Amino acid sequence: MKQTSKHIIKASNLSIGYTSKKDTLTVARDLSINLNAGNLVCLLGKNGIGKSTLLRTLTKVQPELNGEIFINNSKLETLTNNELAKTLSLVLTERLPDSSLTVFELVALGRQPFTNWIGYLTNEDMEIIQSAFEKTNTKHLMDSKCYELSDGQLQKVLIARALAQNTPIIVLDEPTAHLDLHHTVNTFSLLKNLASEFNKTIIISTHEANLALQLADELWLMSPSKFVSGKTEELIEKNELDQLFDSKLISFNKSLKQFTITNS
Ligand SMILES: Nc1ncnc2c1ncn2[C@@H]1O[C@H](COP(=O)(O)OP(=O)(O)OP(=O)(O)O)[C@@H](O)[C@H]1O
Repeated sequence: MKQTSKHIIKASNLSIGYTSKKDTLTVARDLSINLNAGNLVCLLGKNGIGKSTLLRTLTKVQPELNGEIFINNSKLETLTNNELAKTLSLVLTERLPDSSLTVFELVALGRQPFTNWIGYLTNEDMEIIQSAFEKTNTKHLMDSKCYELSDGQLQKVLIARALAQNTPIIVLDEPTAHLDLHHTVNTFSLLKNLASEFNKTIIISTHEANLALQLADELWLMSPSKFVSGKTEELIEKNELDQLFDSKLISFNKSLKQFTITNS
């Protein structure tokens, strides 16, 4: 099923959650998404609110409970695995199983949707892989074994693999979860640059709310009562950030455009 829309990701009346034989857990309902290409989106919300569930649903890792999702005007459920792998790449934070793959081999796996059945890499594949190493500044790690990498290095290498996959959409679930401040800012800047310079559509779930406020083009805010999305400035103007954490300890400071600790 095809739609004609300018939005690279579109969802309406979307409900997400989990079904078991016994019952259904609805994590969030009636979500509406209209995302333009080339934007860096940060998905914010407190622990357990449903960020991973939403990203897993948008990437077809799990089915939606209700509603429709369109990626590049095609209904998500009609896309084959190969079509999907050419459209979006997913970067998860879990450590790889103790893998003796080299970093080069891991990044080259990003070309899998495009290679033939023996996985032969063409000159074009090699150029795309080289460019992925250059953009992420990870060339020096090429010959290392994946198990030798620090969390920060692994995160960059996983972004390189997503770039080797060369998809218009990259989805990252908490990409900076284990990183220090320097590497967190570095990763956000890299993703921002990929969106603005290479027109990638990048969606990140994160707890780095203050960084997201500074760098994201668009925010998706999940709270128990609602889901809102929009340009960062517009959401600030509409006071949408006030309800995000429902906490007496932190509040949103509109003039600073940052969350601050509440004075007791
Ligand atoms: N496989 C699963 N089966 C059933 N319920 C699940 C499953 N995975 C997550 N949940 C539940 O869904 C809800 C949303 O979880 P989710 O992991 O999406 O939250 P999150 O916003 O990503 O949290 P965090 O910021 O802590 O990573 C939680 O109540 C969680 O317990």
